[in-house]
Amino acid sequence: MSLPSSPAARVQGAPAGAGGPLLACTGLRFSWPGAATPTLDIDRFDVAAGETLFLHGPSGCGKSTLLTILAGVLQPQAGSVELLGTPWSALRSSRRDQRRADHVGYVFQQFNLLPYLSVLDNVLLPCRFSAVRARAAGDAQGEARRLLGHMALPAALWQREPTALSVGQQQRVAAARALIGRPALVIADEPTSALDEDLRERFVEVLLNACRDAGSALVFVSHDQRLAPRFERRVSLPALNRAAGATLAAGEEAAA
Ligand SMILES: Nc1ncnc2c1ncn2[C@@H]1O[C@H](COP(=O)(O)OP(=O)(O)OP(=O)(O)O)[C@@H](O)[C@H]1O
Repeated sequence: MSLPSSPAARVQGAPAGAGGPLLACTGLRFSWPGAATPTLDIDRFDVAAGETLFLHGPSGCGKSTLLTILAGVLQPQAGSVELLGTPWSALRSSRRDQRRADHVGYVFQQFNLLPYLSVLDNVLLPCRFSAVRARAAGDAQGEARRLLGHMALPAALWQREPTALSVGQQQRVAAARALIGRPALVIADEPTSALDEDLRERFVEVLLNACRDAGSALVFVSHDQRLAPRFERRVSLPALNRAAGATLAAGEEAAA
């Protein structure tokens, strides 16, 4: 048996011999109910396995809406979004929830940690909801401790409740929770907006390293352009999204 040829090959759930993108959006159209104009109108948007992508654009251009569609939470009115070769629209709601739990880690702006669980139990949550994540994690307790250590969270905090932690520490717990069980895709929606500049840089570095280590692709939304050079690819949503009235010529800024 040959060894995995790239970090991405270590991710759970990658189809055997897959040559296509991890995530493929085609002809995507989405309007919020009652809205006069569509929010998203995107011909094509792909994310490759294991790549790190910085998604930016002004407030209201549809970044969070797109992330929610990528994660299969919202369904577009037209077009297709495929994760690991399966369109979200082909699945019943309960199967979509399970597939999301199996393959997607989400880091929210407001962390969404459960206040009545310890730090460690928060990180372990995805393994409770997904046998795929639990299998990939192996020794889940050990993996949760390893990730918290990777995130530079002192062991003295692991049994505390999240509310006893600083904002920066809570954010790193949320990142460890998103990464446990090596999901194919990690989505981070403005995860640094509550952090000061120094913490922001450090958080992004740790998150990028952890994603590379796990082989997870990362789609990271932020207004802070100073973070952009750290990512392999940068995408301007207004340039991609005709509904945002984009006038920029190119949909993407070339990687450095
Ligand atoms: N739950 C909702 N119901 C109706 N309209 C919504 C909802 N969420 C967002 N919108 C609308 O969709 C558009 C895009 O919002 P979205 O939050 O996706 O933008 P964004 O680029 O993430 O903004 P920000 O950078 O401020 O977070 C906005 O016009 C917003 O008002």
